[in-house]
Amino acid sequence: MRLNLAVHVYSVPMRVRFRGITQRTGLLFEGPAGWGEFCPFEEYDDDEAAAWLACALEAANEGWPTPLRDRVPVNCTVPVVSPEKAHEIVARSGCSTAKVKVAESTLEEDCLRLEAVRDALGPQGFVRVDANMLWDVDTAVAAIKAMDKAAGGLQYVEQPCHTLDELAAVRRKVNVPIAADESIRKAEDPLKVAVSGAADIAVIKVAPLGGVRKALEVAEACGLPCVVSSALETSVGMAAGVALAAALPELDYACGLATLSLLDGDVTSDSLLPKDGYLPVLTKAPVPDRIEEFESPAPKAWVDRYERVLSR
Ligand SMILES: O=C(O)CCC(=O)C1=CC=C[C@@H](O)[C@@H]1C(=O)O
Ligand SMILES: [Mg+2]
Repeated sequence: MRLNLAVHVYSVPMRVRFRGITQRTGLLFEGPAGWGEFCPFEEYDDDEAAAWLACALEAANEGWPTPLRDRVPVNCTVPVVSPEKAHEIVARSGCSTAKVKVAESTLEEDCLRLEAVRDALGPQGFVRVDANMLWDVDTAVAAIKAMDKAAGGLQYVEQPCHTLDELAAVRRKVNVPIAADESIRKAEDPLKVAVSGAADIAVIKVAPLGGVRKALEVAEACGLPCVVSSALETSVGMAAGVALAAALPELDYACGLATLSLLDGDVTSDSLLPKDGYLPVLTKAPVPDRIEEFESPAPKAWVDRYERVLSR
C-alpha cells in the first residue's frame, strides 16, 4: 500500500528469531541531509521512542559529525542456534570477533555453541557473550566460568544481570570483563548512570540514545571504552551507528553493527555488510532504493506512532 505521506513503512523478515522477533518493522523518511530510520521495538512506549525519532531526525535534517576513521571493525552476531549453524555463521562472516547470545537455552547448549564458535574463529579470534539481564548473580558467576572455559577465553560478558549492583557483584567474582548495555540504554538519564564501578566496557546504541551527538556525550560521560552496537536497523539506520563508531575518539573493540545478515533482505541495494570484518563509514545513509519490495502491508500503526512521537 502506498501512503500519501513522505514516510515509508517497511517490514523485513528475520532469518532467525532474534530477541523474540521474526519480522523487523520500522519507518523511513528523507530530509535535507539524507534518509533517517525510526524503528523502536514494539514494546517501547512513546517516551522511549522519542530518542529513536531524534536519531532519525538527526540523520535526515543535520547529518553526522566528522568521522575520525573511514572503516569500523565489527563482530558477527550469533543468535540462539545449533552449534553447526553457529559455526557456519562465524565462518561465513569474515569477522575475527563473534558475539554469542546466551542464557536463553541451557548452559550445556550455550557451551556447545561457544565451542563451535571458537572452532570457527581459531585461537586468535575474540568471543564475547550477551545474557540480556537473564541471570541472577550466582547463576551468572557459575555460567561465566563455564562459558569462559568452553569458549577458550571470553573477551567480555554483556549485561549478565539486571541492576548495576548485580553487575558490580558479578564483576568482583569473575575474571572476565563486564559490559553494560541495558543499564545504559534503559537508564532514566544515560548521561548520569554511574556505570564505572559496575562495568569495564560500555555498549552504546545510537537510536535508543537519541542520535550520534547524544551518544557521543554518553560515551564521554561514562568514561569507559565503548562498543557501538545495532538495534537491528536496516542499512539506513545502521549507517548512523557506523557514524557514531567513526566519531568516537577511541575505538578499541569491534562493534556489533554487522546485523544486516540477521535480516532476510534490505531496503537498499547498498547494504552495509562487512568485508573482511569491517564496515565502511558513509557520510549519509544509503538511499532505500528497494523500499517498494519491503513496503509494509499494514503501515497505519507505524504512521500513527511516528506522528504521535513527532508531535510530543
Ligand atoms: O551487538 C551485536 O552484536 C548485535 C546487536 C544485538 O545484539 C542487539 C540488538 C538489538 C537488541 C538487543 O537485544 C541486542 C543486544 O542486547 O545487544
Ligand atoms: Mg546487549
